[in-house]
Amino acid sequence: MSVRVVARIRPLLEKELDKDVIVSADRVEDGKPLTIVKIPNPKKPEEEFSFAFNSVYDQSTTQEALFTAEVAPHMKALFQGYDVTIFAYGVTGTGKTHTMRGGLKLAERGVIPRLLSNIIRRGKKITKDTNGETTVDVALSYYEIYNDKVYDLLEPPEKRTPLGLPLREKDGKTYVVGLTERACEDLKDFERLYIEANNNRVTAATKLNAHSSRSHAILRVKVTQTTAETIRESTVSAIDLAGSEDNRRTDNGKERLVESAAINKSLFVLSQCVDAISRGDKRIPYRESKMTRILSLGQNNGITVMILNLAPIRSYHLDTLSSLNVSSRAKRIEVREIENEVVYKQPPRSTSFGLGGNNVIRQPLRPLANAHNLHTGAVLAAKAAEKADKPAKAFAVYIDKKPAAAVSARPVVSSTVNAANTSQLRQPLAAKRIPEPVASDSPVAKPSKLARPSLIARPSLTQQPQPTQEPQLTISAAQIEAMVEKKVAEILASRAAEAAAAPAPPAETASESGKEQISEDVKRRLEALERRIESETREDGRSDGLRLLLQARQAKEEGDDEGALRLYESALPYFPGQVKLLGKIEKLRVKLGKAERSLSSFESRLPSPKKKKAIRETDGEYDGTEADVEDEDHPPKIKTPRKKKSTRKFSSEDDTDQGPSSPRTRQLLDIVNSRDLALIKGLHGFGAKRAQDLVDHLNLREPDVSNHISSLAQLTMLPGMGTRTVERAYEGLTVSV
Ligand SMILES: Nc1ncnc2c1ncn2[C@@H]1O[C@H](COP(=O)(O)OP(=O)(O)OP(=O)(O)O)[C@@H](O)[C@H]1O
Repeated sequence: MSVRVVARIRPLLEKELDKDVIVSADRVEDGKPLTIVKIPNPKKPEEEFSFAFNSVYDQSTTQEALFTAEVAPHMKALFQGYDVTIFAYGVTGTGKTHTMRGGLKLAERGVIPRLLSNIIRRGKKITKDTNGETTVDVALSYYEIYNDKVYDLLEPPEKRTPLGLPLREKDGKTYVVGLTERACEDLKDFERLYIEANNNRVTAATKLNAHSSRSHAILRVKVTQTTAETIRESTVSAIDLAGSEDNRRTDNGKERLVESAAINKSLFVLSQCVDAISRGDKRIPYRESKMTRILSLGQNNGITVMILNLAPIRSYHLDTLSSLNVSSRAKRIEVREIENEVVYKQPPRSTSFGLGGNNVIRQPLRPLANAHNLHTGAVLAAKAAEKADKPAKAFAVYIDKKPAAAVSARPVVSSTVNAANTSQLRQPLAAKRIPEPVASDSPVAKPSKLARPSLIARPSLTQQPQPTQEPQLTISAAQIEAMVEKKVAEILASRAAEAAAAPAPPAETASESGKEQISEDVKRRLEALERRIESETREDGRSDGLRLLLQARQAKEEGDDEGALRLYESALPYFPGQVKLLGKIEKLRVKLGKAERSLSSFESRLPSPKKKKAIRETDGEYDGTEADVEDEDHPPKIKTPRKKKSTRKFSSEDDTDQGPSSPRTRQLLDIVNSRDLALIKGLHGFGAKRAQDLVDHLNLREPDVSNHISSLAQLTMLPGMGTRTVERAYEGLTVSV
């Protein structure tokens, strides 16, 4: 299905004036529902941009109307086993929290309390209608992502560890490891938990909005339907994203700057994911922030509703245009829904593809989850054709000044492209839904036409009347296996055909090809890494090892060296001979006075001078993250000529491994590591392009602490940097120190 993207324009607040209203909702023609958002061109106010959405809700829309139109229709699918994600996106102060959480009064309650109420009511009805044969359990998890770290909101803040909770991928889904789950039997339970959790949420006043929430908050509701023979699980996630904001306008202090950088970065990655998916890119950079990993836009297989919140007034003009632009592109995202399979309490017999050894039977999610990636060739071709007709535009919009026919042309073109992509590229797959036309006829979300529910035998039930509407067939495990194999073969064949049919890349200029080369290398590296992590999370032993490493690192952060040593040693059998790990154990033993061998004897055991050098060069943290997994087999390459060129210049004061760095060095590195374009652009000698290139490069690295730039020497080695540039930026900071 396509991600359903709707826009909601909030009403004016107390101090806002009618004369400042610049955003309005419109329809393609009289009698049609609102599907267009209009906003003037900031450079030519007489001209208006129009953005098309699946639906648009104007200032008068009530909380109930929004819920009934956009969320309630997906509740049936949730109970059929589909995962549902609803998230609010928009600038600070545009009404995301109001939409998701709402007020205390009944009429002001937002999507989340209404959702819970609906689920609990529906669950009770199912139990009643089946005379108690089906029980429905509802459990809540609630967590936030603050400064790119995940914290459990159902636990008191003092229980937080500095690194937060780790994420894992399993069966094509991202999980937060160690998240608390609380049973929720009725609305009272929910309200108690929700209020308690919201008190834990990190909020801080900023000049822009005194109640601005500085973290992304994710409520996950797990619905488990249990019969005598089966268990079916599905989840709905309701996400209130933190708002993006302009640091110059908010007069942010240092702490706020770090928060803003983390928020802006994750929202930037989100927009990059949206772009990559709508372009049909093979690589979606969703791993580059925790928020996008959790959101798994384009990776998850359920139903996604994106609510774009908009403020109607002029002071938000550019921010509004920017979020309109991202969201209207998100509409092109195509994902195939896959419902979560029922789990047999007693399987007919074991199958070779059962995962986890606990009788779980799931569809092979991975290939299907990436079904949208099959678009690449045709999407690019369609885009190229589109480009040939039109000059490039800053915004994917159409302008109202054009005659009526032209006004409606753009959305039609856009939906035709989608439909063409779908039909051309998805033929090998099972029946899919052609995306709705951009200007939908109905303001109400049609419950998407779901991929055919899979029909799985419930042996002891086959002779009984089925409680659900779907027919049930009897299929043996061998038949299921054969079907799965056939489907995978079809997908692989279609991918191969797609690759063969892909048009040859256009000729490049020398500099473009250099840049392409870099990004290709990075892409290859990331893809290899992703593959490894996926396979590793499947290897139970190995992921246990990684978990131990992570715990060890947390213990170390908390100053528990004894515990850290014990955990590192426990991890050693999973990574025998791992040089970096041995190094850590050795260092801790020395520190704790337990060393049988000194560090030098450890160094003498290093397999090669190259690895020896690698240990000194890395920041020494083997924390089980992707970077470390990669490092294990591929120790960092030492680029001798570059190193020589740069370290000499800055080695006296900035090498964090060898001694403390100067305040000026720290200031420069903080700015670089913030990945904040505005801050980096402000560095002496950094033009807009150099700053953008640097941010792009940094964003291609994992947002992990170990990937921070820790020295000026390291900074000089980044593409496009060089000693002279770093020197100028460094010197330019003199006055501010
Ligand atoms: N539809 C609405 N009806 C009435 N008031 C609204 C509506 N939407 C937003 N508001 C009001 O606007 C203000 C800002 O809204 P809100 O706090 O939800 O913004 P936000 O986007 O969540 O901001 P942040 O990103 O800082 O969390 C609040 O006072 C809220 O009550």
